Amino acid sequence: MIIGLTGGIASGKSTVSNLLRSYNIPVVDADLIARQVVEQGQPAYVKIVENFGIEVIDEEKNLDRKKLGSVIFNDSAKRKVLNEIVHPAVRHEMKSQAAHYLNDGFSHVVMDIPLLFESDLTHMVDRTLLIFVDDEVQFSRLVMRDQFTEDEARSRIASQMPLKDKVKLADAVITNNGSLEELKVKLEAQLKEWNII
Ligand SMILES: CC(C)(COP(=O)(O)OP(=O)(O)OC[C@H]1O[C@@H](n2cnc3c(N)ncnc32)[C@H](O)[C@@H]1O)[C@@H](O)C(=O)NCCC(=O)NCCS
Ligand SMILES: Nc1ncnc2c1ncn2[C@@H]1O[C@H](COP(=O)(O)OP(=O)(O)OP(=O)(O)O)[C@@H](O)[C@H]1O
Repeated sequence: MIIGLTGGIASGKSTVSNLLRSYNIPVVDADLIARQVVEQGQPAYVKIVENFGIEVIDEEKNLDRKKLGSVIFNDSAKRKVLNEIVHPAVRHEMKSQAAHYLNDGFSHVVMDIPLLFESDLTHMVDRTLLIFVDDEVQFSRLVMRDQFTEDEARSRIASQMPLKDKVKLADAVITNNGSLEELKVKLEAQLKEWNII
């Protein structure tokens, strides 16, 4: 079974992914793959430079993620262009990694996909688990983690489907407004309910 783990930016997906790995459940991470497919020499890297110009690369010719972020999180048309370049390669690699784990005998694989609902990727998974947080918790954890300005944090949050709308689409929801210990307890209960542990 493939479980699609999703949420909003800074809602706690990576934190949950780490807990899942501690149960020996493999996690395929869309953000990590999205970084790998835009490394120098990759086809997506070339297309990004063609579309966004040399302004979005640094002195070592690596992608300047902060600069590209400041472009795409403030412009939905440009975000769409970037998504159309990066997402096919990410999807392809995610399917391949999940298939490897299943081939190796794991009965469950988790795909951590921030844009699972926005990009209509639910066909790639059997069940969806949403990590939900209230708006103010999301905002303060995001600013604390990434040292964003208020505007930077708000534009990133606004570039995703509101978490309250994702609640209606998910098979299960874990609310992560409380402590890490509470999160762990809720996750364990959900995994037991799904007979995963
Ligand atoms: C714009 C980029 C270079 C900014 O890089 P940066 O290192 O600052 O952020 P990072 O990649 O760690 O993403 C952090 C979070 O931002 C959110 N996010 C990223 N890309 C997008 C997007 N296109 N639309 C909405 N939210 C996004 C996700 O919640 C993600 O977890 C990078 O996010 C990117 O290449 N995005 C396009 C690919 C993508 O959609 N990735 C998300 C999962 S496939
Ligand atoms: N229950 C919690 N209590 C306190 N801090 C938390 C809790 N859950 C997550 N955090 C913190 O909130 C921040 C965001 O969590 P995390 O990085 O797991 O989110 P994410 O959904 O993976 O974000 P992104 O979409 O940006 O990758 C991190 O700094 C994390 O340590």
